[in-house]
Amino acid sequence: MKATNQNGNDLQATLPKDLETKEFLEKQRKILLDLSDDITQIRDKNDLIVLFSSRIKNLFYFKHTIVTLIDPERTSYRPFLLDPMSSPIQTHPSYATLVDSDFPLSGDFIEAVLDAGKPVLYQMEDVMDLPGSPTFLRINYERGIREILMTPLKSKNETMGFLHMYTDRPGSITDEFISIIEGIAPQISSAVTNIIKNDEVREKEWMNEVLLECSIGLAAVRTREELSDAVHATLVRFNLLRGFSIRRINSDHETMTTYVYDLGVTNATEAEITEMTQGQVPIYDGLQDRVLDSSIPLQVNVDAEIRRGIASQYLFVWKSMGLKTMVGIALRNGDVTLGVLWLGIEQANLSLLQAIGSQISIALSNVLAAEEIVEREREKTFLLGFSNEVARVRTKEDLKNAVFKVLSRVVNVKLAMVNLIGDDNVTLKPFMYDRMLFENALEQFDALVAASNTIDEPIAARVLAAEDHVILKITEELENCPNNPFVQLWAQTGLKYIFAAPLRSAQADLGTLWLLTDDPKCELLQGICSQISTAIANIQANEKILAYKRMLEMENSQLKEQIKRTYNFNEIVGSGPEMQQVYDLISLVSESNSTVLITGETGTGKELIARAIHSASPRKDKLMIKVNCAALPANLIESELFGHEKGAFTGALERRIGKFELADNSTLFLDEIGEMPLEAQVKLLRVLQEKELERIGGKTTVKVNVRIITATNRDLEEEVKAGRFRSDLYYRLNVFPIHLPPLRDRRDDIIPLAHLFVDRYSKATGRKVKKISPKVLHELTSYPWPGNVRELEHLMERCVLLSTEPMIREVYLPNKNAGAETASMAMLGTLEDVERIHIIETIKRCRGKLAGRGGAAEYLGMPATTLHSKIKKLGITKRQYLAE
Ligand SMILES: Nc1ncnc2c1ncn2[C@@H]1O[C@H](COP(=O)(O)OP(=O)(O)OP(=O)(O)O)[C@@H](O)[C@H]1O
Repeated sequence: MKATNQNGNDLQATLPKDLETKEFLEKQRKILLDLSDDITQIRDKNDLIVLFSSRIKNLFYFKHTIVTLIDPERTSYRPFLLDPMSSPIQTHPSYATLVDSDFPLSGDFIEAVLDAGKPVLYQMEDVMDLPGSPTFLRINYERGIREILMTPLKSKNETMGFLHMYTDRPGSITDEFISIIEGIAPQISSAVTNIIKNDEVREKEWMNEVLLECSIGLAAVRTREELSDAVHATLVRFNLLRGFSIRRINSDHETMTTYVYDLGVTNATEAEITEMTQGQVPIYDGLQDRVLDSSIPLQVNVDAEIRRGIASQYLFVWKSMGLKTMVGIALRNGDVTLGVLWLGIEQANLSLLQAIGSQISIALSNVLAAEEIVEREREKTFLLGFSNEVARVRTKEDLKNAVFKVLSRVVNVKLAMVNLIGDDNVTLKPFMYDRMLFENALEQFDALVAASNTIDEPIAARVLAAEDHVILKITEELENCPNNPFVQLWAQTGLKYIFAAPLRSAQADLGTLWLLTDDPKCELLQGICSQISTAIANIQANEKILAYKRMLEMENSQLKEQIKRTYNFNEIVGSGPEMQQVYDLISLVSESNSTVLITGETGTGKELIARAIHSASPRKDKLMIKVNCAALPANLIESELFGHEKGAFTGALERRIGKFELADNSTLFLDEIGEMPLEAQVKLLRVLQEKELERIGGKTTVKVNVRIITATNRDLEEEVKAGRFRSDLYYRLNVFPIHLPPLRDRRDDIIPLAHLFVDRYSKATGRKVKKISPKVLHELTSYPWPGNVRELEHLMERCVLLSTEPMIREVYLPNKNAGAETASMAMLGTLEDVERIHIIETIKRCRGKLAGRGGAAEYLGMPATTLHSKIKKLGITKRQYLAE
């Protein structure tokens, strides 16, 4: 196509005839000067409109003017300035679309203008239907426009846009008109450039103003809700609200979670929204990490990202929501990356977005800091509550309850296990755990709990070596030690981290704590861990105190027994050759550590001799510990001797220290050894051989240094032959035998012993009985004494009690006069005597308690008042029943 002027001449070659005339040039110069003056005044679009609508219109006729600008990519041009007053196309139905359209910078119509580099006049009919012609030509034509003068506007030798001048009167755009327009085109160009620059400055000023306004709002936010509102308001102010979300980086530094969002009107399903706003999205998915790495906002095309292979679910949700382009802005506070702001916008003013991003970063950082303060406060209160609870803990059971309670209140933290270091300082024993956490691998879990672990197990050793705690990422541990059974167990819980910490008290390792979590809140967990350490240390101290207490109680009872019997071995009576031999043996063996076996009939004084040996030995400063093997049920004898661990058998509620341990560095007197069950004999033999023992249910051995003295009234050799006593044990016990002869074989001792006992019981009961009649002495020496010294002792006690005068004149020996009724009657004594003895005995058994529950009156079946009057009537004194 060839552009022509109104006369149909070639534009390049055409010059008006009178153009060369002087007045014409003069006139033109004047017009140009006037217009140039006006143009230099132009500051904004309105000025330019006024220039066209009044100044130029006064000179020449035209209908309306438009200025279009070429886009930076130089592919299209779009309306920049419209003439609202006189434009006839304003009422056209396509006007709205037209003014917001981009017209391609190609096609004959526009290319001819570009090529000409100066005004080109077109007849509408010639150009409007040409291929590639812009739609505004036809629309103008439909509103009566017949000619268009297109003038290129240039800046730095490049066409920046076009001045369109339309007329509905053919021929009204004269050569003079064209010449003037050509003359003022450079000034109009610079006016347009100024306007653009001015607009830009104004836009920037406005932007800064709004940003400042928004920043005031954003700086004030302290809560998540306030942040959401402020971001919302900011985006509305800049007309950028098409849906946004702020994702916050989680403490695992691998995922992000939506913190605040507004999806606007969306067709996404409920499930999609929940997935996107509640779930965790990966940081390193090839998209979000790009945003975080970028120093400027990143505009992404959703489809293109999917095509690139980014498989993150949220991209598909965006797509299904109809979002085509998204802008991701990294939110940072200094060097700390906080998260990403995603905006669903098509066009991006990057510097504006960057400025908004910075403001939102500050706001987010403030909110997170405020949240952190609140969280710290909450944790403090929480820990305070826990520490109050821990202060009340006395037993391990209490602690278990407290720990489970506290952990149930910490979101997303599960107790895997608490292990305690055993007495051997090597084993790590499971103390408490949440078994149901491992419900998918219970068998494996139970096996691990049953097997004893040690402090050298690699992961446990790492934890014990740590200053405060270690956080292990389970997937990494699984890669590093795929065969570690603990790691395998943790992995099946689905939780991401194990927080493991040594439990310590005053630098001493007590055990290890293992917590499973997705979000290791170190400070809180460390706080809980310290509290548990304190509680465990308290419990252990408490247990030790209890054990000492029990030991002291036992020692106390032994001591009482010893005190009760002290006078016995000070006053061993017996001067005949039989007892002399015994004394010789005692002095021979006392100094040594040899095991002694004392034999003799019942009541011959075996225990008395055992105590005499102990008292003469280097161990005399410690208590001799006595165990009566006949007095204990077979099933308890082992525990009595060797002790047991807590839970070793039903009823073993506490750890108990056995008599062997109690007799460490002292003497253990095993009375009635012949009654010991065979099973216990085996254990006893082992302890005697190895000088160390194992508590029942215990896994460690305890070294003991104990001297053994045993006694029996049985013939052990016979017992061995009958298979009731182990021969190997017998030989071990029978190292140094001492035999005590029966009283009937040392009759010379009977009278001194009788006097000793009368004297002792008179003193004890406050009676004045001092002597024994010759008749009684005679009877005593002629009696066979099957119960030996003990029988004599008891008989003399009764005589003292029954005697009403200082001399014992009567003695009631069993079977002395068997069959003789009078004697047996005499032996029983008067009814009063019997009553007195019965009452005294009963009160003794009730440990002196007369009235009330378990008091003597209750057992005697009489009111306490009756008992009191009887005591008075029978002359019973306190000393009689409180003597022992
Ligand atoms: N030689 C003695 N001199 C003083 N008292 C003695 C003498 N022998 C025994 N006794 C006293 O006789 C009582 C019984 O003695 P002991 O309990 O020692 O006998 P035992 O042989 O151990 O008896 P059992 O076999 O029944 O255990 C004790 O009160 C003890 O003090």
